[in-house]
Amino acid sequence: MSLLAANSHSMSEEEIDEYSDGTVKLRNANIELMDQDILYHLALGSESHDLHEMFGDVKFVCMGGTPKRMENFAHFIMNEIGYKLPAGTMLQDISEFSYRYSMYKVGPVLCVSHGMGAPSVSILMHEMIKLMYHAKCQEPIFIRIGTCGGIGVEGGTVIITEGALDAQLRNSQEFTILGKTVQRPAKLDEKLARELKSLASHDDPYDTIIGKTLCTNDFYEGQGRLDGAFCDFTEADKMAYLEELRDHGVVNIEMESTIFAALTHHAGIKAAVVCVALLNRLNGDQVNAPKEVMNEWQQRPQTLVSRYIRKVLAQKGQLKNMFGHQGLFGHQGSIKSPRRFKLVQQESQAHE
Ligand SMILES: O=P(O)(O)O[C@@H]1C[C@H](O)[C@@H](CO)O1
Ligand SMILES: O=c1cc[nH]c(=O)[nH]1
Repeated sequence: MSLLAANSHSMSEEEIDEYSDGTVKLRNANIELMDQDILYHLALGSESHDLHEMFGDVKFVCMGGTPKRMENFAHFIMNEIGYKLPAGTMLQDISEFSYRYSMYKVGPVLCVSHGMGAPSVSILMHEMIKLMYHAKCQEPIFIRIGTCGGIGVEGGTVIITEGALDAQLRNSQEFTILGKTVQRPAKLDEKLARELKSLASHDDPYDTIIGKTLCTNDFYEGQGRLDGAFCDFTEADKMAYLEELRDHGVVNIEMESTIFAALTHHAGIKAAVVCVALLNRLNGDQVNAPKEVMNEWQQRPQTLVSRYIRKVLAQKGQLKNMFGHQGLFGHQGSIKSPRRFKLVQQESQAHE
């Protein structure tokens, strides 16, 4: 039993640091005592799959709202790091049969969709953090690649979050646990944010900035939009609110940064949020840029994150070692239990 599991209480941040050997520690002694841990929303399990063999080499966990964005990112990063799939194989959605999230693995990079808003991200984060633990991943870095509304910044601007604020401008995420309210700090890694910023190029035909991000639980009323199904405030109220946000240093609004920051920080995992603005909210509420333009904009955070991943892999001398490889499995890869394997075969046949 690990030091952590031997403790009946939840570990403090200091204790986690003290025992840290680079692997992800769980602040939950129950998991170690369970026969198996089913990561239900990922369609994976600690007994049905060899999670260490499948995911032990993961160094970067990149997340974004939609399955398509993360599939695109998987193909993009594969090319960027020169990763070659085994002959005759193609990228597979590892979590396809959860029908919840999509997950693609490209060597040391996991690309996962998280859906919209805190509840969806929270469920995924619990299971991703446990996945890192079961797989014994060494110092994984989590990066959210998202979209947002800019405040005083034009559509297409890339924004790196330096502080994630909830709708009451607190740098924390509120949880309700056993009916009680708990606040956890929504801390991102400042050094990582600065490093990402340093990778913006003067040749990029767009700005990359760092600033505070407001995280809301809604896209419409919650973000002060006038174009929802309901609106009980005036345009002047809205503009005054956005100006107040700007005075606080807020440069963008999205819906996941505080939960993402709070749960990664609670797990002792370094994390960053990089979003592209789809519009300047000071000019309007509707997201109306042409599809091709928005697709190109959404590539921009991916390009920045790819520069970072390439840089880290190059520093480790691993950029050219991606060929041949271990570590890419479809949903059926490395399944340990024959029963689960049969189930997956049946599911696959049913969907052919
Ligand atoms: O990563 P995505 O593009 O999902 O981030 C933002 C915040 C909400 O999830 C969504 C609202 O359109 O976009
Ligand atoms: O305005 C926006 C655009 C994208 N995502 C958001 O949450 N808000």
